[in-house]
Amino acid sequence: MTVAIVGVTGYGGGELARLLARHPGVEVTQVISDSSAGKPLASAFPGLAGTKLGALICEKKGGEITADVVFLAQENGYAMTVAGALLAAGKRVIDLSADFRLTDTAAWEKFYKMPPAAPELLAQAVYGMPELVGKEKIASARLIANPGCYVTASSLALAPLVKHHGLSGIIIDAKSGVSGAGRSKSDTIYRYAEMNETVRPYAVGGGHRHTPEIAQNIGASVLFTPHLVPMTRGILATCYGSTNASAAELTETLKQFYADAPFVVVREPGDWPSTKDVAGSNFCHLAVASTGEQAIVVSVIDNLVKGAAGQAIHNMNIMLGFDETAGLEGGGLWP
Ligand SMILES: NC(=O)C1=CN([C@@H]2O[C@H](COP(=O)(O)OP(=O)(O)OC[C@H]3O[C@@H](n4cnc5c(N)ncnc54)[C@H](OP(=O)(O)O)[C@@H]3O)[C@@H](O)[C@H]2O)C=CC1
Ligand SMILES: CC(=O)N[C@@H](CCC(=O)OP(=O)(O)O)C(=O)O
Repeated sequence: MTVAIVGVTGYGGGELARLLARHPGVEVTQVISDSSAGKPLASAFPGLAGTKLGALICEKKGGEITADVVFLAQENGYAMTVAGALLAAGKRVIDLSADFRLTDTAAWEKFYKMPPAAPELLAQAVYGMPELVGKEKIASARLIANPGCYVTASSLALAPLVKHHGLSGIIIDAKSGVSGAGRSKSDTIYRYAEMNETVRPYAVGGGHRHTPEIAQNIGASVLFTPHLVPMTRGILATCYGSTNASAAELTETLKQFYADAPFVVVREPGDWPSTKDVAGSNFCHLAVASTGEQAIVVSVIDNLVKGAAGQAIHNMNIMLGFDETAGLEGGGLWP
């Protein structure tokens, strides 16, 4: 099986390249990038210098895509313009952007401020969170809407507790490393001098575009506040909600819910996860506390792996009938 990565020089595209280089069942044959067209991939990612993939020459967008599977790693609004032709040409398409994630087009227009994807594409898209959606649905998909990074951390923490304990009044306080903003951002807040040694909330008051996506996944409304923290990778979401279930009961619910999920680790109350525990890996770690009235769930992921490229490869593995963990085995970086 051959793979193309479109928009390969962004952080999401680069992480796809890094992980797919060691995948046993697929070969990356096309790396597509406007900003690096004609140059070897290693010119955008020095860490790939000396590798076969690093020597692959980037192609300009708009040419023929010969690969069987196409990962789209572009800004929102791009995938909806090219996915139809790729699907018509028989490709499997996995989109890292938000274009096909929301089923509610009014919510899309409100939060993304652009017209939604065509209805026939939205109808075909399968939301690619295997733990919540089920592997059967993903296995038969041709177009995958890969979830958002904050959304992945929050939904994995909350969906089982809403379903089995009626968790309500949910508040999510989440922190993200700066790679979550992407490589192309030029705003001054992402400069070292303005980002280092400070923590910044943003989209306070429920305005972040991941709010409706989390609500869609867990079946409950949420108040979500993201924060930018001075680290490269990682998301930590501390999620609060009302229930009188004990920490032991909530932990057991999570363990049962994720019994067959190879990338979710449920830790014991008190064994609090940190972002370093999952850096570079496709794992999500969860742990719960309870006051008897409120549950507190802490969830950590690497935004570029479980929050983007790793989850996309997990979806590809299920679509193509590979072992779910192919190319994603092993832990992350430590320290
Ligand atoms: N970053 C994250 O943690 C996550 C990202 N996503 C989604 O994945 C998609 C891609 O995101 P991400 O990779 O972070 O975005 P980036 O901003 O890193 O890259 C977006 C595009 O910009 C181009 N680009 C690369 N470097 C630069 C540069 N220095 N200046 C200007 N343009 C550049 C690339 O296109 P080209 O190669 O053609 O030049 C690339 O595809 C988005 O839809 C995003 O929402 C989803 C979950 C998490
Ligand atoms: C730290 C940071 O800025 N994070 C990004 C979210 C990550 C992302 O790219 O999510 P989508 O794929 O849904 O766009 C943000 O808050 O806009």
